[in-house]
Amino acid sequence: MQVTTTVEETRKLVKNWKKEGKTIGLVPTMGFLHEGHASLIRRCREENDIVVVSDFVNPTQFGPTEDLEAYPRDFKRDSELCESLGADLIFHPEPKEMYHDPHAYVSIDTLSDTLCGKTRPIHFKGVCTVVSKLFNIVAPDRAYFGQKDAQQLAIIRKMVQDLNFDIQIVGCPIIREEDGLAKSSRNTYLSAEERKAALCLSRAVKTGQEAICKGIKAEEVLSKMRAVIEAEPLAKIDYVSMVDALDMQPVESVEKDVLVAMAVYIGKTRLIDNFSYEV
Ligand SMILES: Nc1ncnc2c1ncn2[C@@H]1O[C@H](COP(=O)(O)OP(=O)(O)OP(=O)(O)O)[C@@H](O)[C@H]1O
Ligand SMILES: CC(C)(CO)[C@@H](O)C(=O)[O-]
Ligand code: BAL
Repeated sequence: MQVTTTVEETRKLVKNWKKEGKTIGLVPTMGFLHEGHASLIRRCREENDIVVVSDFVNPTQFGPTEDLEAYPRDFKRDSELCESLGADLIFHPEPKEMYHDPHAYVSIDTLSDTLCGKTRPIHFKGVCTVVSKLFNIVAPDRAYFGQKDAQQLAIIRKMVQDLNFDIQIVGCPIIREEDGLAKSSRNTYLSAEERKAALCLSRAVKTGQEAICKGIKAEEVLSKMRAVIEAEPLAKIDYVSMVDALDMQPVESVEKDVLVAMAVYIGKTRLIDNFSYEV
């Protein structure tokens, strides 16, 4: 497995792989890898000749009061895991390799305004910008994203369609701990007591899945889910919402495919979870 830190050396490798007619799969990550990331890398390994993992804590997707500095990092452990999963390359640039001032940005309207975009107004502009850059640097045939970040996945699909990237976007299911908590790098922030409290997210998902059916009012499903979270003293709801699966706009009843998504503060840690319902 190779490690690159610059755009130039990454492009050189990509050029050679393309010359040899190899297909390239890309797994974008912010590092501190866990089983959720591993599931994306395994799928990428199965479907491509070359597997590239990017490991970059992208500063432009963090708001000024968010956890950019505190975000967990362990590149040695990440590279060992990637190697054991058969990755060919980790692209691990420094922020100064990726950004200079002033810089061009990519943003997607409407889909970025709801759910996480309400609380994190610059977040998806940063995500779209860095993912576009990674797509241009690595030129993958396929790129792999987790359903855990369901709004991100919908936005990337829209970006690829609207900006004519010739890349197949592969969505991968949410990987959970045995007790139901969705795996996330941010779980590491939780104290033992908070870790128990965090189970209210997956409990709310289960409650929502049991309540939802075609034609039901969104509020009936969402109020049951909110009650589960509100019963947990350490939890504070950021949002629990039902949106159209494609445009991420709120719906009042279940008539088309929907995404039911939530963000909840457990102490100071903001966690997300969701489920999709297909009509
Ligand atoms: N539990 C999971 N199941 C499936 N995919 C996941 C899971 N956790 C993360 N991913 C996916 O891995 C990719 C990289 O995510 P990222 O590096 O931000 O990890 P994360 O654990 O989601 O971190 P964070 O704590 O910031 O949410 C994204 O496409 C994300 O959706
Ligand atoms: C897609 C991504 C790697 C862009 O920084 C990030 O948002 C993430 O880890 O989900
Ligand atoms: N997985 C999304 C990365 C973030 O929260 O910034």
